[in-house]
Order: sequence, then C-alpha cells, then structure tokens
Amino acid sequence: MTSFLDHLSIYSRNSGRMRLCAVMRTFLKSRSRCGAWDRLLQKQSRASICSHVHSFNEANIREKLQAFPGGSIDLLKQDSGIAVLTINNPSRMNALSGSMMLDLEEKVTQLENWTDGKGLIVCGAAETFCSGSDLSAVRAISNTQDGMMMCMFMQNTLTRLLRLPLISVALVEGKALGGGAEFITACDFRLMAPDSVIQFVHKHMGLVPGWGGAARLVRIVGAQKALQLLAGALKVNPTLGLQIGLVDEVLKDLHTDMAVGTTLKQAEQWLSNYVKGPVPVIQAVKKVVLSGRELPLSEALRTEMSVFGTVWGGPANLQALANKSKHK
Ligand SMILES: CC[C@@H](C(=O)O)C(=O)SCCNC(=O)CCNC(=O)[C@H](O)C(C)(C)COP(=O)(O)OP(=O)(O)OC[C@H]1O[C@@H](n2cnc3c(N)ncnc32)[C@H](O)[C@@H]1OP(=O)(O)O
Repeated sequence: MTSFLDHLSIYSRNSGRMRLCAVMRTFLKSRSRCGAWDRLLQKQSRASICSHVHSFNEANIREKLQAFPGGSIDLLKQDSGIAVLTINNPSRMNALSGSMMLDLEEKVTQLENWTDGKGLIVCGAAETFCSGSDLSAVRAISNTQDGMMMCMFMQNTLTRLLRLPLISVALVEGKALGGGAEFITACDFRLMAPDSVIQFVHKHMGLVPGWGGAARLVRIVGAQKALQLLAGALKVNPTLGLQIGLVDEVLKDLHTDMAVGTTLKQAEQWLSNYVKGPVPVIQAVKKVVLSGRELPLSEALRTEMSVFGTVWGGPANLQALANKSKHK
C-alpha cells in the first residue's frame, strides 16, 4: 500500500498544493473512520432494524415461520461478481412461505459477507417474480402479534438487502404482487419483461404494505404516485413503470430477434455496465449513494469522506494515476 507521502506527491503534482496538515488531518481521519462505516453497517445489518417495537423476539418468530415450509431462496454467486438470487416456489407462483423468509434472511447474511461481490439480480423461478406471502401462512398467522412479527422480520431482511454494498436489480417477469411488489422496491433498480405486471394488491386484501414497501415506494416514485399505486391497487405494466420511474428498463421480447439470450442474460448485460471495475470501487460507489439516500446531509458528508478514504491511494486509484501520467 502506497505511503501517505508518496500518494500526496502524486496528488499535489496533479492537482495543485493543499496545506500538508489539512490533507494529513483529512486523510488520517478518513482512514480511521472507514472502520466506523463498516462497524455501522455490520451493527445495523445484524441488529433488527425495528427490534425496539412490540418486543420483537427473533427466536420466537423464526420458530413460527419455520412452521410454514415450502419452496426455497436459491443463491448463485458468480466469478463475475454478480450474484443471482432466485425466489423458487413455482407451484405457488413463487409465493413466500415462512421457511423461504428464513432462507432469504440467511442468503442476505451470505451476501453481506461476500467480499468479492459487485452486483445482485433478484428474480423468480418459472418466468414469474413473486405473488407475495403464501396465503396459507397468512391465514394461519392472521393474529396481530404474529402478523406484526412476520412483518418486522421481512422489513429487517429487505432493509438489509437494500443496504448491501452491491448494485442490485429486480428482474420482473410474469407477476410481482403484494409482498412481491414490495420486494422489488428493496433493490436499487427494476427491469421488466415486456408482458409483466407489478401490482400492490394489498388494498384488495384489506391491508397496506408491511415489509417496508410503502416507505421505499414513496422514495422511488414520490408520494403522489405511491398513493395512486396503493390506493388504486393499479396494475403497473412496463410502459407505466417507465413513465412513473418505478422501472429502469424494459427487456426485449424473447420471441423477437432483438433479444440476446434469456431475460436473465439481458439483465446481466444491463447490470454489467454498472459493475465494471474493481470490487472496492464498486462497493464504495454503492456505499456513498446509500449514505446520501439514507443519512442526514452532514452525516452523509462525513460518511462519504470516510468511504473516499478507503479508495483514495488504493490500487485502482494509483493504477489510474500511473496510466494518466503515461499519456503525457
Ligand atoms: C405484506 C404483504 C403480504 C402480506 O400481507 O403478508 C402479501 O403479499 S399478502 C398476498 C398478496 N398476494 C396475492 O394476493 C396474490 C394471490 N395470487 C393471485 O392473485 C393469483 O394466484 C395470481 C398470482 C395472479 C396468479 O393467478 P393464476 O395465473 O390464475 O394462477 P393461480 O391463481 O391458479 O395460481 C397458481 C397456483 O399458485 C397458488 N398461489 C398463487 N399465489 C399464491 C399466494 N400468494 N399464496 C399461496 N398460493 C398462491 C394458487 O393458489 C394456485 O395454486 P393451486 O390452487 O394449488 O393450483
């Protein structure tokens, strides 16, 4: 690792002099604080985000969810640095059983510890995304206490998913309904297949989102559009999705020669544009956007500087500087 002074000489040669003590202070503070960022993320991802509410007893809820088996959440971590997380319960339109909720949390923990990760694609098996909670489980845990605990468990898990230092994409084929629609709001981007539908059906169930989908939807499309989608239980097709900013890209129809490979291949191609580069740099990009999205400005600025300190003078930065000096 290049010493501070070596880096400083490269820096001052290219960008003019800064007062040495100020640069030293900034550099040393940012180095020390980057550990604070990681400790913050680790602490937040472990502790349940809303454990303070309604005596959230983690062991108790795990036991209850385990009583509703079926399906799986499959995770494939690829050498490319892009992982694929598949919601796999096709006989129930990929509805999330209790055991799948536990499976999801375990896979998010794996991804939190994946040091080579840069991107994540969340998709459903059998060309459909997810039709929400498994209704048989919903019927069985319809008392308020259990419902709230299931809710908190899923809120915590989806919040941790969104906070992964990976650039995440929800690949929507077929239907994303209810909790399935909430799931896609816990990714950074959303891609839709031509004939797919996103629908927050909660109102038809006498419900509102509970997995954090409403809070995230407001931040994605704004309060007015979020209100229309929820109060109208509107069916969002790819055109509407693009129009309101809920969807970032519509994939090519597989039955035309425009499509290159499967929808998953198309999604990987799309995501690869944003994850090209060294792992530490891509992860740092997600961290600074995450802090800008979630933290008050002054804290976001401090966090940005601490994350900056983890890449400034790192191998990618020094290589880029060396390449530039070669172009003279
Ligand atoms: C916080 C939100 C969260 C919660 O409150 O816990 C929720 O998500 S509540 C659930 C919200 N989701 C729904 O209301 C969707 C219910 N499903 C449907 O509307 C339809 O199944 C469909 C998804 C539109 C598909 O319709 P269709 O193509 O006609 O297929 P089928 O309806 O025949 O479904 C095939 C098969 O799958 C079973 N299925 C579908 N969704 C669920 C589900 N959410 N839970 C359990 N099982 C589901 C459906 O019962 C069929 O099974 P069989 O009858 O055995 O063939």
